[in-house]
Amino acid sequence: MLYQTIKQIGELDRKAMEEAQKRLDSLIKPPGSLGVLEEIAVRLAGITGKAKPRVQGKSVIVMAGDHGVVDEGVSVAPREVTVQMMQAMVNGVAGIGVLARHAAARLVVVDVGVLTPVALQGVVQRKVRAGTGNIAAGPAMSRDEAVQALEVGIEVAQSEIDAGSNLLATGDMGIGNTTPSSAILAAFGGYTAEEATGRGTMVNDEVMKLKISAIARALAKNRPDPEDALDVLAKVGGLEIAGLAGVILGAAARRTPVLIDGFITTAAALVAFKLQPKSRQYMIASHLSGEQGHRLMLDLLDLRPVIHLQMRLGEGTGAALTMSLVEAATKIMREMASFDEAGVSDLEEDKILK
Ligand SMILES: Cc1cc2ncn([C@H]3O[C@H](COP(=O)(O)O)[C@@H](O)[C@H]3O)c2cc1C
Ligand SMILES: O=C(O)c1cccnc1
Repeated sequence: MLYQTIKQIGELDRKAMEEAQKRLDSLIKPPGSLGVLEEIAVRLAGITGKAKPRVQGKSVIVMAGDHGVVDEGVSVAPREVTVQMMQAMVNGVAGIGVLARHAAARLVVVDVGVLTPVALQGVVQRKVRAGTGNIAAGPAMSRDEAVQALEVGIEVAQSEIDAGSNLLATGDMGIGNTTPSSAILAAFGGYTAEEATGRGTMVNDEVMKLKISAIARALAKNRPDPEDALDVLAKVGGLEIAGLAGVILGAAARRTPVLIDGFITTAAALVAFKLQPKSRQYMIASHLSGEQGHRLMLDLLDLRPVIHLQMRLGEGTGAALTMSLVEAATKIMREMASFDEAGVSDLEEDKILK
């Protein structure tokens, strides 16, 4: 199913993009004056194949998993916070609970690999295994488990699309997950552990040293092959990161735009990109996280973040906030009038900067 999905991902629809650009240039405004909103509108046309797409339904998909590497003391939070935060999410009181509601988006919280066996009401149960192995000492998971977690993401994304959502946002929950995300960045980008590591939940200098050491050992011990995305994911990744890469591939295969959030979801985006380079075109980078290394990831993907709010929470919060901007871009296309339609005098072509 994974390979079939990867094969389904096609190129953007250039004709629809040209049509959208032409329409944008005819609207009552100086050329290009809506900036990044115009870029989003053109890309949405390419993704959907429609010059004037309409956002019909929005879903934020949060993938949750636990991490064996927390044993190395890499986070400020104890590991039980993962499941406690999932409860807060379904109760609507976590950051993403508030911002998904603000965006009028459905919030889907998926257990793809948390440690605790308890079933939380309102959480989608798709556990592949109860937490990863400690990457500083061995692989996070088997290749087969990585594929299973990717397929969970594909299925959840596509069931949201089948239920009427045509704009998806990615979110993560998993104490310790900035550590595997940094390891993924180091593996794909050829960075050292120091260059790829940030402070996550704001760890102090002492913990930062432990974190860098754990990442350096994870790379030395596992020797992930950057030419083999599944190898990197299985050896130094995480179950929620795999699930999120699946969400992105599942969206791309169904020609649906997918918003990338912060450091962890962008690590997943790197995996999706390495599995299928064409998937990149379906991603919208929502924001630039305060986490060191996020820009390096976005550079590897050649994606430009829409908003800069110095957020570094994860959970899909930046992606959820950007949903309304994507929706605004579609409204510009559908509701703004052209010079002709509004009876506004044409611009003087010979005076426009070319
Ligand atoms: C209360 C709380 C709520 C969160 N919501 C998201 N994260 C974020 O922080 C974690 C990653 O940081 P690290 O690698 O340093 O553990 C992830 O769970 C991420 O979603 C949270 C972290 C905490 C403590
Ligand atoms: O950028 C993020 O998503 C992030 C950064 C730090 C901790 N948790 C999430």
